[in-house]
Amino acid sequence: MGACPHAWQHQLQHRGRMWAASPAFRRQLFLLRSLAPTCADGGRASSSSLRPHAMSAAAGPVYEADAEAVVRRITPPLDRARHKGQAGKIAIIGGCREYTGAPYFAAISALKVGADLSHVFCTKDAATVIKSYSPELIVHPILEESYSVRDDERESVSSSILTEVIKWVERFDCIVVGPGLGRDSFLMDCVSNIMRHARQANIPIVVDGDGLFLITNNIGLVEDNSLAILTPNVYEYKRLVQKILNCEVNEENASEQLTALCQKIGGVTIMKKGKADVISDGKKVTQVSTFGSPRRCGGQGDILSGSVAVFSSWARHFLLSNEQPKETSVNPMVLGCIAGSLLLRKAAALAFEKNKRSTVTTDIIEFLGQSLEDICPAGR
Ligand SMILES: NC(=O)C1=CN([C@@H]2O[C@H](COP(=O)(O)OP(=O)(O)OC[C@H]3O[C@@H](n4cnc5c(N)ncnc54)[C@H](OP(=O)(O)O)[C@@H]3O)[C@@H](O)[C@H]2O)[C@@H](O)CC1
Ligand SMILES: Nc1ncnc2c1ncn2[C@@H]1O[C@H](COP(=O)(O)OP(=O)(O)OP(=O)(O)O)[C@@H](O)[C@H]1O
Ligand SMILES: [Mg+2]
Repeated sequence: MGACPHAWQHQLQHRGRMWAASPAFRRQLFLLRSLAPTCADGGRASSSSLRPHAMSAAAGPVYEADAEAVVRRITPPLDRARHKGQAGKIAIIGGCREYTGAPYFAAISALKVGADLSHVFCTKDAATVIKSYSPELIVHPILEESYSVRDDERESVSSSILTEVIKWVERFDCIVVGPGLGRDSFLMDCVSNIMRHARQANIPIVVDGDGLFLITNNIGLVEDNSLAILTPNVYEYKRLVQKILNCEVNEENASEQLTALCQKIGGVTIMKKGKADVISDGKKVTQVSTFGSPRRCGGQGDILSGSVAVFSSWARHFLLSNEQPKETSVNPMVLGCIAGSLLLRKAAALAFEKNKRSTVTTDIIEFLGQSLEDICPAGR
């Protein structure tokens, strides 16, 4: 993607009348416009009235995405000819003795957004608990923490975990690594192997929560992987910046710093969560700042990671089936982040309207369906 979305549109227009007249061109142009900067009143900015949002006075331009248009465009129609699995097969790698809520939130959100199948790979301790939350989830109790493995068994247990996961990995459209994973050293080693395998198999990956702790200390796991999305919260972002850029977070230069972080890691897309969710793939910075809810209950980031996994898969399928000229290529990972962020925010707003101060994560999940329906009706 270039620095100015209007430049992409001009490039597209110069490709000649044949291409410009084709349906593929019109779909592509629509997507590019979805990413164009908008006026403060929500209208389309003309080149003379370009008013990009700024993170701060000194920061570079941050373009507000036309997130509703992105959601509408990448969400596949409910076609009667489609079979189970075509709308998405998602896996969450997470869930340990302490945390069972986070992987559940991510996995159930993937289903509620519209994926057909949602798997959870977790420790044995967590599996029964997660299964009892929902019969919709397919739960694999295969991970182990150090306390349950003797030192002399580590190698064999590690390789049998990998063998078990490999049976499944290539079937998934996207894997989310980290919600409720914990930070046990043996578990982290096993998950590193899983991530390496997923990468060899070209499976997109969303890294969140403790997955970010893992990659911050082993950046090679995601380096130069254009199919990787990192979704750090404020604290996780701080750790990444300190470790990778060797400095402190600089709010005065927030967008430049985010761009530099993406470039240093190479190829990845980062969505920095906060008051606005700010997204970059190292080329351009986009944000979603639609107001969600003033409640900051834990688990909203988990909803987001599951939703982003589904939307980025849909965006990939959409772009693959609508051939685009190389110079105008749109990053499906960025589109997935934009769509996931908007949907979470809309659902959080509806849940807060109903539940006010008692709003919790499960209330927000209940509104994912209505939020998507409001933007993109199932019968369209
Ligand atoms: N129901 C469940 O099962 C849920 C489980 N979850 C799972 O928990 C695991 C750990 O995730 P995490 O986010 O708590 O870990 P991490 O970022 O290391 O925070 C550690 C310390 O950092 C601080 N801190 C955090 N955020 C900050 C901020 N925005 N701004 C400033 N400071 C901030 C904060 O310090 P404090 O405020 O307590 O002093 C905190 O002590 C992970 O697997 C995740 O998926 C969650 O998904 C929730 C629902
Ligand atoms: N200050 C804020 N104002 C408005 N919305 C926010 C704010 N901070 C976060 N959010 C929203 O909450 C979502 C989750 O971000 P958050 O920083 O809570 O993630 P997290 O800490 O990883 O959550 P989790 O508790 O699931 O681990 C973001 O996508 C964003 O939409
Ligand atoms: Mg989190």
